[in-house]
Amino acid sequence: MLTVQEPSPSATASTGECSIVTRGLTKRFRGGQVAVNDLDLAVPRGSVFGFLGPNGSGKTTTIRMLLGLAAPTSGTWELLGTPMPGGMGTVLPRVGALVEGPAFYPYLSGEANLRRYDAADPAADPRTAAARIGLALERVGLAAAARKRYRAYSLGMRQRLAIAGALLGPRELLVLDEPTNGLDPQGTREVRGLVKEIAAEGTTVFVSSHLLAEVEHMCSHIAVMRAGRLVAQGPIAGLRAGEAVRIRVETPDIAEAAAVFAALGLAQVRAGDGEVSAELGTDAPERICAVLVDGGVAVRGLAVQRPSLEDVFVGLTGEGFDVDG
Ligand SMILES: Nc1ncnc2c1ncn2[C@@H]1O[C@H](COP(=O)(O)OP(=O)(O)OP(=O)(O)O)[C@@H](O)[C@H]1O
Repeated sequence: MLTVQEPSPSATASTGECSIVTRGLTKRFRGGQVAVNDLDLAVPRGSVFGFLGPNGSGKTTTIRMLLGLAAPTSGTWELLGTPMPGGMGTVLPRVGALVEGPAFYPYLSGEANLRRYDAADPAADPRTAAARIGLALERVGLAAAARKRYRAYSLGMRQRLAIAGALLGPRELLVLDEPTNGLDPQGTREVRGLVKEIAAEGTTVFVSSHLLAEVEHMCSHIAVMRAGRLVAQGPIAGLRAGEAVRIRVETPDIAEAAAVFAALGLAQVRAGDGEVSAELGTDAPERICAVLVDGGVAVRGLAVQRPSLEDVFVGLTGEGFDVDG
């Protein structure tokens, strides 16, 4: 398992500065299947933490254990610095969660749906319900559409309402299980933007996804699961740092370009169909371009590529990120 240290002082974060910590968390189902295997997570306070893995890799099972919805077979965990499950009663009111989204009534407005949802929470004071609901709707950008019927909501609005349900009350930690699953691109953008806003207000967000690209755009940190085991965890920037930036030239003169790259001492030269790429190293791209042109290489295009999370994942596991598990 690859663990990346934070580059900043916050990196040396002790577990007391984490919103979620698990140690050896394991879930073996009755049939013998180990869905989560010896999981050590450390989710820094204030992070947007992407919990990534293909379908069936153990994300939902982990989230259900964290929230006390499923009992671990072994291991321990803490939420907001408090050992669980003993601290559930005091900690869970400070944690918002969206797991297998709430069922809303199509013929009721968003606001009326939230009222029903809020009323089902025995810990919620009915006298302050209106203020709580108003604030939650405002936070997810649905104040103007509060009186609209749920069935008239777009997919993105529906999911934002579900998140509003998780935000009824001040939350220090928000846990979202695949919040963009089944959304159209517009809805996905809305939810992504909302997650960033919630995080900017200081709430730690733990969000699971099977989509690498999505997490890349939303999260400061990630953990990658594969078949119940953690294969990597750390700040995204730190994970990326392990992968080299590459320079890629589009040209019909493949052999010549590859020879120039080799002569410049660039590592990992790869010649493909109409293009040659290599690790950029410390050379300036403009200098490499000048040497290519001087060497008679017809440069049709030149690009410097930062490694994507997909590259990092391939580098870590030696295989692609298969969303179908
Ligand atoms: N109640 C259960 N009994 C037996 N096996 C289960 C149960 N719940 C989940 N599993 C199995 O545990 C493994 C992990 O499932 P889990 O739902 O946690 O994965 P996931 O990463 O959340 O995937 P998805 O994105 O598809 O929900 C899967 O192989 C699943 O079939």
